[in-house]
Amino acid sequence: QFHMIKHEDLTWKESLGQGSFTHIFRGSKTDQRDGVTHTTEVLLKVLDANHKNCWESFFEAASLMSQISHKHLLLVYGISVHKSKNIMVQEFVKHGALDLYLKKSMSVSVSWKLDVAKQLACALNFLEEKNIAHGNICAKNLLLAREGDPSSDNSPFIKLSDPGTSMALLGKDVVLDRIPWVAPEVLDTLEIELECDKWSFGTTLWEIFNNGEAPLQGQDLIQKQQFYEHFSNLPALEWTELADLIAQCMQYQPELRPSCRSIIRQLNSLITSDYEILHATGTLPK
Ligand SMILES: Nc1cnc(-c2cc(N)nc3[nH]ccc23)cn1
Repeated sequence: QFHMIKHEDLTWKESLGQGSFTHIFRGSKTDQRDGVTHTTEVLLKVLDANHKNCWESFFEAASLMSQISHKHLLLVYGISVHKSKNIMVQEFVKHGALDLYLKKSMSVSVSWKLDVAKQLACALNFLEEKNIAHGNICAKNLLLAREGDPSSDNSPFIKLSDPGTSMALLGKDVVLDRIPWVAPEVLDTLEIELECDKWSFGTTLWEIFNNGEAPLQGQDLIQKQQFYEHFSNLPALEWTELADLIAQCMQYQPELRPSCRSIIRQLNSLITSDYEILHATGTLPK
């Protein structure tokens, strides 16, 4: 269920950092199509050699992304296995992770943020319709393909990255460190269901409207675990309708969380709300 890419068709460029058990590099791949050589910019995600036992989960995450295609899901070109290296070859998304982008550019508008939130909700709705749970929704896994700028009024465009190594194979501490993105019920079951993505969507909304600031920033694993044990909630945003949507998504009882359709409907009403118009135009509608 994978396109296998020959190692000699890959060119390695600079390191771009690391994820859970992975290192990522900028690179390019060449392929021959009807006798013409095409060179494509790619992101190379390498599984740590000392986590080889995760390779099937590593590729399972990639295969999830390559079995379905959607404009807001990251494109995975294939995999390359060379000596002891397991490599996932992904499309290169120009502006990188949304959390870093939001921290850098404090000037994005409310409508920009709502647009990004709606794109993520559409990607989740698509996955929900296929009964596929992602399991790692967060601003770090939202990649910005187009910045969109207020002047020429063109809008941002995001792509949801692959979920990475599955929760079941991550150490307990890695899972605890994902509080408050990981849904509370996952800590017991390590099973990812559709409702888990709704919880993480709420946390990601909170990140987007807090300019990429990580919730529970700097809290240690004990404090993070207690956050769930005390059924705590994230500090509410001042925009109450948005804070309500986040609270609906981040309900401790999974069955009470809203469907994607409801999330999209509520985002649409926020987009046309007075608060948005006030922020966009500086005046309230008559
Ligand atoms: N599939 C992906 C994933 N990450 C990027 C990316 C882009 C960028 N400008 N800086 C980065 N720094 C780290 C990663 C990254 C690109 N494509």
